[in-house]
Amino acid sequence: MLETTIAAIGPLDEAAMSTARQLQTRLTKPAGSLGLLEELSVRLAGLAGTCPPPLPSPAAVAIFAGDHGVHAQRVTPWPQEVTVQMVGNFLAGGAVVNAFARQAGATVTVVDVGVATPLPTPDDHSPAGDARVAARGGVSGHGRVDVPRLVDANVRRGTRDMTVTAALTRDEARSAVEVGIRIAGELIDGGAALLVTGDMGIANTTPAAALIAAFTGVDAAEATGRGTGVDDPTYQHKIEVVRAALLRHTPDPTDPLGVLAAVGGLEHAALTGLLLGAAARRVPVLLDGVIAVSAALAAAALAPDAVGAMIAGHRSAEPGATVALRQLGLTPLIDLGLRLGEGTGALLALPVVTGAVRVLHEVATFDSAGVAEK
Ligand SMILES: Cc1cc2ncn([C@H]3O[C@H](COP(=O)(O)O)[C@@H](O)[C@H]3O)c2cc1C
Ligand SMILES: O=C(O)c1cccnc1
Repeated sequence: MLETTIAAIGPLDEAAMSTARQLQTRLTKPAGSLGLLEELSVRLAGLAGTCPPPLPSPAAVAIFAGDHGVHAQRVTPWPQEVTVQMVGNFLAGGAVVNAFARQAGATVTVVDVGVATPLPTPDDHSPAGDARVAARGGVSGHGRVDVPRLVDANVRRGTRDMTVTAALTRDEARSAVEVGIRIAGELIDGGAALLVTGDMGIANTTPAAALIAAFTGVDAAEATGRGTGVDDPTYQHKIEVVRAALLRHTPDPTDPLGVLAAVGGLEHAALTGLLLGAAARRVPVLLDGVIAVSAALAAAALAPDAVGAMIAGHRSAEPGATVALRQLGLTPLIDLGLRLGEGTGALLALPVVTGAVRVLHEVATFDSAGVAEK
């Protein structure tokens, strides 16, 4: 599945991009006045292979949840159980990502790709348990905006501690990537015109930093951030943890699956698959924060043309995100100092993407509107 997906990923369509560029010069506005939106509209035309490209609606957020063996190294102040508890919160509609998804009219799909704690069974009648059970079933198709959906695709109950051994076997990494490819396909088959990346996994900024260092070659200190907000001593320790993992495994960036297995996470690997799956179907994906962009580096290493389907939603406050975006050649649409993850920053950027495309659909030309040119 991974190989056929990679083989299906191709470059942007030059003819559609040139049509979009031409159209931008004829619309009733000074050329270039829509800044980054013009460039984005051209890229989306190239991805769709047609101008104007389809409006990116409806959108679907996929939140991949996983736990991390490296949590044992005290790289985050939060207990690991918060991962499964937040999964319950997503399914009950109570997280920030749910509020922003409702605002954007996007569906929410939560995918357990590597949560350590088993999710509640149908006889769990806690409020979160009830919500999770209600959300089960109907794994394919585009859900209702107000009903988050759970997909049970657990590959392993959390990764191993990457400072001791490889986080995942190669097969586990591949299985998680293929979960992401499958979810992309299901969401697109269900009608989604744009995918949004989401993540949940206590400690997951640590493997994200290791992936960014491995794929870009920057030092651990440049790739590592404070995550949920660790204090100075914990931050210094976190950098040393990332450095130790890189020294132990010396991951080879030309072997992306090997890198994901050595120092990645199950949600990072699944996000890599989501990006590849969307690119293969020529559907755009809005990247959220540092977890998403670390996965984007893996996807770009597997299939360079996959970057054509990626839109950087925002600039996360995590320094590694900026390092990764630079390597990907992507400019974030908004920069609000967010450092939450879940898909929140990407969802806030969705109206910008819609605006960029709507211009090509709706704005009059100088000719049609009878407006004089300079
Ligand atoms: C209540 C809560 C909600 C969250 N939503 C996203 N994250 C974010 O923070 C975590 C990563 O930060 P670190 O590596 O420092 O643990 C991830 O779960 C990420 O999705 C959250 C974290 C918490 C505590
Ligand atoms: O930018 C992110 O994605 C992020 C930052 C801190 C914690 N979790 C996620």
